Amino acid sequence: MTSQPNPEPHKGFGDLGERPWKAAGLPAHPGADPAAYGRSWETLANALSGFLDALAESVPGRETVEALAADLTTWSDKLKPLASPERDRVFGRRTDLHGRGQSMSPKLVVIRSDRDSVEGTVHFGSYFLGGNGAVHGGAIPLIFDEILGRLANSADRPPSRTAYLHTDFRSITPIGPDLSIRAWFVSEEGRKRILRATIHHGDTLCAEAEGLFVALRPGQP
Ligand SMILES: CCCCC/C=C\C/C=C\C/C=C\C/C=C\CCCC(=O)SCCNC(=O)CCNC(=O)[C@H](O)C(C)(C)COP(=O)(O)OP(=O)(O)OC[C@H]1O[C@@H](n2cnc3c(N)ncnc32)[C@H](O)[C@@H]1OP(=O)(O)O
Repeated sequence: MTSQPNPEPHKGFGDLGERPWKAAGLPAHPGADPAAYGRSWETLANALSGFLDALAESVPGRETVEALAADLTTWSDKLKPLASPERDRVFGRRTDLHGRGQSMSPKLVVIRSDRDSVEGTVHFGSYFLGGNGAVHGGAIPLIFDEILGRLANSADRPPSRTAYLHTDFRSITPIGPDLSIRAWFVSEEGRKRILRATIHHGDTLCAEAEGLFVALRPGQP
């Protein structure tokens, strides 16, 4: 599942508003076509997530462990000279892709969105295992911060940061199946935006969250 390409780019969600990088277009290698580069980057992010799941599930022999460590070090050494300032980076900054081109949190596949709400699916691979088939209790707030943060900063809203994120774990969140995820605005007053979100497995409520997002003042990091 994690290796499937993005079925269609989504619109109107996760746009963090005017940013220096946004004004200049979506981040891409200089000279590259941003759309084609985004597709390639998504393939890479899916491959990386698939690798982490496969690694988490497998028990390779010692030789394989050592060969893998050597291969990964070779790639790190190739990438290090290409390090770029945060504003130019691609990882996590392609809000036109469902997973933002990152592997830190599971990919959020957006099915429907408007100015005040968003619905989609999320699937936690084995990389996010806590124990006994249940997702790690830290990975659940991670996806809540992802969906709430992107919605809180969507449309024409100025950027905000999470001030609190309260999560209730109502039943185990299973590793493997597609889960439904939903987020919506509760209120928006001055700089304060309160949003809620839920994760369901079928009809079962797995977890729910409330977040306060506070709009940043000019110059606030
Ligand atoms: C997000 C911008 C970053 C830009 C990134 C650019 C590109 C990236 C591209 C793509 C990324 C795509 C998606 C990202 C996905 C998710 C994003 C998630 C966002 C985060 O994950 S971000 C990290 C975690 N986050 C922090 O690192 C915040 C640390 N913190 C602070 O930076 C300050 O703390 C701040 C700014 C929050 C407030 O500080 P402040 O000084 O500006 O304002 P102040 O304290 O006066 O609060 C104003 C009113 O909020 C009330 N209030 C405040 N805190 C409260 C609390 N905890 N409980 C109850 N009420 C609270 C006060 O009581 C007052 O209320 P009232 O006005 O009624 O009195």
